[in-house]
Amino acid sequence: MRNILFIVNPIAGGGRTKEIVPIITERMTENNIEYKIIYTKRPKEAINISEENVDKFSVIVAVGGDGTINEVAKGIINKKKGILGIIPGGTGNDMSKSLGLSQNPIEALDAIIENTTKNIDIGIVNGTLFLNIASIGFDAETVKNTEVIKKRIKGKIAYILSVLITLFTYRRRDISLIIDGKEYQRNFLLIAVGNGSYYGGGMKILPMAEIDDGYFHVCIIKDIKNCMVPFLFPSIFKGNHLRYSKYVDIFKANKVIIKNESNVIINLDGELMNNDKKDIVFDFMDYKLEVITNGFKY
Ligand SMILES: Nc1ncnc2c1ncn2[C@@H]1O[C@H](COP(=O)(O)OP(=O)(O)OP(=O)(O)O)[C@@H](O)[C@H]1O
Repeated sequence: MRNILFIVNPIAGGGRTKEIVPIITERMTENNIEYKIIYTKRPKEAINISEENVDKFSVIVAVGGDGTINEVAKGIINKKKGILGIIPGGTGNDMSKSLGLSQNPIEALDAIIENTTKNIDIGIVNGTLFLNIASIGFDAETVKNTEVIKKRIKGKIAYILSVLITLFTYRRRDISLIIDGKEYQRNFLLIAVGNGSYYGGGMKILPMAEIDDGYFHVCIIKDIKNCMVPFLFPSIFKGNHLRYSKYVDIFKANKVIIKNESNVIINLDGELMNNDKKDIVFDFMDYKLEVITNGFKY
């Protein structure tokens, strides 16, 4: 019989996940589905909870944002077994947008009850897995600055301040990339490599990406002065930036190497990782992750 485990991050989305729990209880009872709810008590705990329960439940649902989804997915991927469900309850929810899931918790629950699944690609960057988008440059620096500012100032203002500081301090540099064996030189502002389309709280940086097509999609923002960034960025929210070909390059590839970028911060699905290797190598895992989708493009 089908049974479902809901792993709820109580602090995701500023606590809005707690409001989703009564909806889960009601819908599961109505549909006569066996279920259990576990709240996470600390960061990273969802990895173990998920790993320990893949044998006991048909579906493990992450109730939270991108951080919670990644942790639950890691548990499933570690065991190479199980199905991931998602009820978006975070702040940015980029992964669920990339999957085309409804942002409405009731509709997301309906999709879980219907149980239509997709096998999605799992990216690996220098040995660490990611599901959605990995990036370096201006955006990773902005995330880093936001984390520092957030210790003193809360809310959206921290993010706005961080963008402004990054605009004044960020220095573009030349870079060498190998994309499916062919070498390119670019003076770049940012490079995003991913399976999904959305990052940074709803920016459609890789509009052509398909989460299950077996390819990385790559966007390089290049040769642009920092003062022009505020004019280009609004177009990224709609995915219209591709029309500015003077500043934007797009590639589709199986393997990407960014050369000589040690000690660089990588933004991996919204979490920062410091690269201690010489190059940054993007690859795929052989295993694919089975995820519940609702077939409805966000
Ligand atoms: N009980 C807890 N107390 C503190 N932190 C927790 C707890 N449970 C989980 N976490 C951590 O909370 C972090 C943020 O969670 P998550 O990313 O899901 O929400 P969000 O930041 O609101 O959403 P998004 O990433 O989509 O913007 C995760 O890194 C997770 O490890």
